[in-house]
Amino acid sequence: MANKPSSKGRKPGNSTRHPGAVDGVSGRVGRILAKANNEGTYDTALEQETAVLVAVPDKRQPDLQTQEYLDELAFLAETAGAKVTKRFVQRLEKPDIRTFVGEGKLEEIKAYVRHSNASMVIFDDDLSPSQLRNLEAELQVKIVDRSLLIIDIFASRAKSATARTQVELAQYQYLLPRLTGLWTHLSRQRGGGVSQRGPGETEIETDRRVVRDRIALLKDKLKELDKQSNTQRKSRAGLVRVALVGYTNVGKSTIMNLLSRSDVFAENKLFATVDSTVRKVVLENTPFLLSDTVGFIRKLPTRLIESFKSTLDEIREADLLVHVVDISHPSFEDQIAVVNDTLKDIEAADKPMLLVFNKIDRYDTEQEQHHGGFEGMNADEDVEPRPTLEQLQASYMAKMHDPVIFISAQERQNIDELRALLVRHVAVLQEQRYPYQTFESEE
Ligand SMILES: Nc1nc2c(ncn2[C@@H]2O[C@H](COP(=O)(O)OP(=O)(O)OP(=O)(O)O)[C@@H](O)[C@H]2O)c(=O)[nH]1
Ligand SMILES: [Mg+2]
Repeated sequence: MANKPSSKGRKPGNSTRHPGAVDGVSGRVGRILAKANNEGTYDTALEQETAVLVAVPDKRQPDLQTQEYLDELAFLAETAGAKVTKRFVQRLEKPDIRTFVGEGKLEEIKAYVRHSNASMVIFDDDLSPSQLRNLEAELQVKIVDRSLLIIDIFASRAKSATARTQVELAQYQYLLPRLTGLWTHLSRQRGGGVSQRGPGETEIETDRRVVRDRIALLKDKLKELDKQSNTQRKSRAGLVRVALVGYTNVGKSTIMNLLSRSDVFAENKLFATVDSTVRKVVLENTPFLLSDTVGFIRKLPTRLIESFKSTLDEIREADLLVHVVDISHPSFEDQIAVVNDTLKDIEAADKPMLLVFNKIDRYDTEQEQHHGGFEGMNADEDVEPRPTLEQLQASYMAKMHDPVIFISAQERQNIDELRALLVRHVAVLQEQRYPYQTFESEE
């Protein structure tokens, strides 16, 4: 992987304080969301811990795809600060209703966890509250599902008041249906034995009420913040708005920095950007607003999408989308589909779009290496040879409805063409939207 050691003053493992923790409940929130510390806040989760990954693909999913999905999960775990030591895969028609994996596989995982002292088990799907509870009882380590892992990364990245409030909302929404499991966990810790119902429905009800109140409060706060940013947006009226969208880690922030000469945090980790940034850019006397937005990912938790409404408004309100694709990624076509589906979900799919295939410098020369397979993987599975970049360009140019361009943001290849393409499209939109405006005074 091309690595950009760009820390920009950001220390790894900065501890994230829980914004506005609710006394009493917050400690318990902390337990399921991350490591609680003594102050009733909690540290960025999963730091320097070792993790075991578990995936339950259906029987039709090719091994190679399973491996790519696990690579992504491992990348997420590493981004959160955990070291992955083992991967377990079990093919099932559908996950076990009680423990997600079958009995035999669970025993295998249990043996490994004991033997290796792994500190958590990460599942590539979301677990139901009862699966979470059962797995925790069986494996006796922290159980993390995909949503929690992503929310956790967001929590460590969010900087602005809006992003932090959005993350907190997502955390509480994740927690609400899982309070029962949490309580059972606590009762076991107190030596009360594992009872199916936990320490008492009244206590759970009280906690649920506190969490619900907190959710309502956070929603109000977001509305208030939204009003403020609406006022801000009005002051930027009259300019065409362009949003960079795409899968996580494809190079959106790098392109933002190139085009706006700004200094947005970009690095080879998932979800480097959680806050959206808007910059006024002037290219060839054509001014427009460019925003860098949070990346999308496969199985992005719906709750997170809902909580991130204000951030996603930046995309919804754009006049033009610049969809950035990492062409060097083995699953880039899947990623395009995930982004298009997510755009549909947030009702932003029918906007004019430019497709920017980025990282052409890494295509061909540096094929994605798989970091680790899993037991039972079919190593001989046929892999189609990848087309050359020229073939790929020709076929995409022909088949896409939207204008397409191939660049390397890192190596500055085709950036002038990208600028020219943008200017052309922005000028047309400017004419449509604000026909009477001139920008002679723009530098
Ligand atoms: N080889 C290569 N690497 C690139 C290129 N463009 C960006 N990168 C690297 O890809 C990684 C991700 O870049 P970002 O700009 O942070 O990506 P992003 O889409 O903003 O990612 P998120 O904010 O996490 O969604 C960084 O390590 C960049 O240096 C490119 O053209 N070629
Ligand atoms: Mg970014």
